Amino acid sequence: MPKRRRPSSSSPSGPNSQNFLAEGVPEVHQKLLEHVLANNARLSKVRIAKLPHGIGIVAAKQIQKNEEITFIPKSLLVNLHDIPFPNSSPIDHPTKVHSSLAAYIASQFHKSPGDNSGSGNNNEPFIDILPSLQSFESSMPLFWSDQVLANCSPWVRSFAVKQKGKLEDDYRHALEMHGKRGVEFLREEYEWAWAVVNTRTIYYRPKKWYKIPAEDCMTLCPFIDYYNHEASGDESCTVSFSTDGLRVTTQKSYAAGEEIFVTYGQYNNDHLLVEYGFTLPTNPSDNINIDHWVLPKLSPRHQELWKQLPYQGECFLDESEVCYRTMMALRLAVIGVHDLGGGKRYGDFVKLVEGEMEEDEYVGLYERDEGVVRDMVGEVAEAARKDAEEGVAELEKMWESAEFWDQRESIEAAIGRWRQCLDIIAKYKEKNNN
Ligand SMILES: C[S@@+](CC[C@H](N)C(=O)[O-])C[C@H]1O[C@@H](n2cnc3c(N)ncnc32)[C@H](O)[C@@H]1O
Repeated sequence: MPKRRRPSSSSPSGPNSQNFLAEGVPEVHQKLLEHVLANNARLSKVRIAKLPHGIGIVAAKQIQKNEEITFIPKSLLVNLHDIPFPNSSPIDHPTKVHSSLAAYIASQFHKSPGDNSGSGNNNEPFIDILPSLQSFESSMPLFWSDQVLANCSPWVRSFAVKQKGKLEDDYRHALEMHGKRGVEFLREEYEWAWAVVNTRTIYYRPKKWYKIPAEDCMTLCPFIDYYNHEASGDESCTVSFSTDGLRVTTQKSYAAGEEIFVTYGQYNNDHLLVEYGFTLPTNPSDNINIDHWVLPKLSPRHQELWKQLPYQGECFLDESEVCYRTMMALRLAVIGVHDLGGGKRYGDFVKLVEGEMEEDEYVGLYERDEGVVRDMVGEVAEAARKDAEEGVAELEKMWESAEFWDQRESIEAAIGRWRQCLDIIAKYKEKNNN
């Protein structure tokens, strides 16, 4: 059964929502504040603020380490257990949580679309504070045109294409599961809601969800979804859940006015761009996926063997080095086709893979091949650099062209990401003299 929520009106004796709003924040956020405060949320020493990168949370006064600064009770969470929606329980449909949650948000919006200005009277006040579809369209590669994506990095392009496919599947599922049962939403509303779920859900696994796969354990959480991301997980606030709700706790002290962050995970900027529609100017976890330039160095036979090795996953280059997986792929690539599958040369490689030979010993034995591997790493970095330069040049031409004026924001974001990649490659090359 859906939880009963108290109507959103501020109580004269309760906390004053104005205290939790910094100057210049649009009024629509006050309604959300009133709603959460009227429903037993605890907010301590925090304010919603308008920041250069959107809405976020700042310290209203000095805050100490290990303080609870936000608690949102379970009754305010928006997830498939608690919404008044037919056939939506993740227990019944464990793999389609994203799809059904998006259908719910879209249907709520559909009841009273408005313009996200707070004029809507749908029954989820948090819907009115959500970013517009237009802001998702310019920031999330999933919505970028094929021409822009064609000039993005191969990883961004392929991940965005995968997301388009998932959105399509989820939309079909939502129509089948909910649309046919009278739940109403338009395609455009569904796309917006899908992006909302993608960028704002939080991991949530209460006891009764024990059968649900971890990747499907998600909830929307009014107010906590105002917190922006920072990379340094050790210092950013923790978000924890219990049977009674979700809470945010500090891990360091804050001065008044300072922005308070949580961390969405240790992601590189490609991942942040595709999943959340932004990149960090400084990101210690940043690197470039270089599969596109590494894997063609392996012949079809090498690739067959590569797939059997315990190095599945992706190859990366950061400011200092390429990952061990890249080294192993290229070490395999330099073994002649005739030596593959048996004999001492391949046997030693397998020993290295299985940890029966130290890397130093292997490098000593196959010094000449290691030289070739190093050259190949240099070629990979150079090929990535050239593609990045070409991508930037093409995108800059598009930016100038009247044909793409309505896509300038996405073009700028794509150029920005390529420039970060060029910076990483330049630093890598300088450190490694290649
Ligand atoms: C959970 S919401 C955070 C609140 C959001 N800023 C807002 O205006 O409602 C996640 C979204 O905030 C933005 N965001 C989060 N962290 C950011 C950061 N460090 N820099 C820029 N944008 C960020 C991205 O658009 C992301 O998809």
